[in-house]
Amino acid sequence: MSAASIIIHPGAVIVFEGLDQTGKSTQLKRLQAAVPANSTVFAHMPRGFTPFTKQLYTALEGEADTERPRSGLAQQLAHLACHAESICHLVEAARTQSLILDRWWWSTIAYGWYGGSVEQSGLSESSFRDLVHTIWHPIVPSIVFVFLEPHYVDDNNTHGVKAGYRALVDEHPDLAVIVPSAGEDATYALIADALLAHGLASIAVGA
Ligand SMILES: Cc1cn([C@H]2C[C@H](O)[C@@H](COP(=O)(O)O)O2)c(=O)[nH]c1=O
Repeated sequence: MSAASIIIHPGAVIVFEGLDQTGKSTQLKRLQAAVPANSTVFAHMPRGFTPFTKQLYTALEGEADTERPRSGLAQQLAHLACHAESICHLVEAARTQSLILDRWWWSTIAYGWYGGSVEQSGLSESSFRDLVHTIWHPIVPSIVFVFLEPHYVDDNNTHGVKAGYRALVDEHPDLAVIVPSAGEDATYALIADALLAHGLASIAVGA
């Protein structure tokens, strides 16, 4: 398929989720290059859209340990603050264009709950999930691509987080497409084929 060859249908909400260092960003860049400019909103959810959400991301990704929050609950609440701040923008994008999310609430549950740090704070799973659901319920995805095979070692990829993603996939078998370990081109072909097969995208005329 040549560059600028896919049209994502208006209203489609496509999510990329999974462990760190699994090739999500590479595939998102390829997809971005394949869709017409300004037809689809691409959102990296840890970063959001505004100076406030971008500052939150910078704070969470601080170079030194001392710059980052020590509390796992604080860390996830900061992520959720970014999500809450972004949700109107996401709803508008899904309503008027199409939307591709680089992470959404599965990251919060997988890293925060299944990673164990939120549970340590004493908050119950149901209260945490209620909060997450309250923020995210206006966004209904069409498909969630789940990347679970890291190419490099990353300390964030604990056993609990991976198990969490598997639990989320089991909870939502209708939405989740697990991306198998494969080369960059084969992975891109799998994603493009899944979008076409689910009726979420078409090949651009003349591509
Ligand atoms: C969106 C989100 C990301 N994360 C984690 C996943 C990654 O390890 C890290 C940064 O994400 P990134 O690799 O997409 O920049 O933040 C959470 O812990 N909770 C969340 O809600």
